[in-house]
Amino acid sequence: MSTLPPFRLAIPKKGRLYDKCSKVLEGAGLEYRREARLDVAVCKDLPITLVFLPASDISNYVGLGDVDMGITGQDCVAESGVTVEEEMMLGFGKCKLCLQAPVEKGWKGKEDVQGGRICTSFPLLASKFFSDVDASTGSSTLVRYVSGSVEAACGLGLADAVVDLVETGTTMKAAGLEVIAEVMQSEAILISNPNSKHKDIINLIKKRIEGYITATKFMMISYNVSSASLPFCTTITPGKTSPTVTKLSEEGMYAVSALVKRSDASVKMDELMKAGAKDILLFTISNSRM
Ligand SMILES: Nc1ncnc2c1ncn2[C@@H]1O[C@H](COP(=O)(O)OP(=O)(O)OP(=O)(O)O)[C@@H](O)[C@H]1O
Ligand SMILES: O=P(O)(O)OC[C@H]1O[C@H](OP(=O)(O)OP(=O)(O)O)[C@H](O)[C@@H]1O
Repeated sequence: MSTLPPFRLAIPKKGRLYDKCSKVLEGAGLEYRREARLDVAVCKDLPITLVFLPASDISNYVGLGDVDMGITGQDCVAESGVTVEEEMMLGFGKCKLCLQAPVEKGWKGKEDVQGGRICTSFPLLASKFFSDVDASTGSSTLVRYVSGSVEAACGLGLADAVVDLVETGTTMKAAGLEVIAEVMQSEAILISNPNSKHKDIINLIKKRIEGYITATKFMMISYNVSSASLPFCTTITPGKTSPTVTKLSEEGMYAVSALVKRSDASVKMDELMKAGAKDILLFTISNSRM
């Protein structure tokens, strides 16, 4: 009888996605103890081995089947060029991969850079991005790989332009660069190997992470309200299916609880107070199954 290999889940070992991924694991109830300097940890209650890898390598491991599931950026998935199952967008790690050039050049698009030298940590995507203008001119744009501090390449004379990530734009501006074209948008994504034998664990992790992500988007609001104000207040907080309304022992008074979007919660509280609700409380939800 053959036994299945252990289920492996990869998350970035450092960098921009690390903290958020740790929170996702905690929110999904995947408890583990990681020894100092070790990049492998075993989950406490589930048959899952966690592996901590560079974000840029995760897609390759998942695509080739050495790892069953992983969290990384869409940019890394696209750059790896492998086929993975895209399970779920995670809503964090949002940024744009952009062609950037020194402000003083005044370049307006990739045609202005064509035939020049590009530095990037995304050589495959950068080369693809230039393939149409290269083909139309018959000359090639030189794409060179650098592993980090990409924004320094123009100032150091190594490149005419760079293809690098932009979130707030702070790094780019500090280096005297500006966006001249967008290559792709990216955010963190949960991926799996299409041929993994562990479909049951993949679905379990997906459900748990989905529950956690949904929970972080919503909050529970509760308040007390008179029968006169109840109808209007429940239009402010209609909930997901409907609000829970409970009669209080005080005559003509009701307690209401309902789900609200985290982004709307403060406005809803203001509106409820104006509409006559009292004892308005807001609660964080730690996980959910909707
Ligand atoms: N400024 C940013 N804002 C949001 N997401 C980002 C940002 N920079 C990177 N990311 C996302 O995080 C992924 C990993 O990037 P990061 O620079 O953290 O990787 P790293 O090179 O492994 O870490 P480090 O920079 O610490 O060496 C990127 O591929 C992208 O999806
Ligand atoms: O638009 P911003 O908010 O400034 O973010 C963009 C920067 O963030 C990332 O680098 P990171 O700081 O992770 O370091 P790295 O250059 O070593 O990859 C990315 O490579 C950019 O340089």
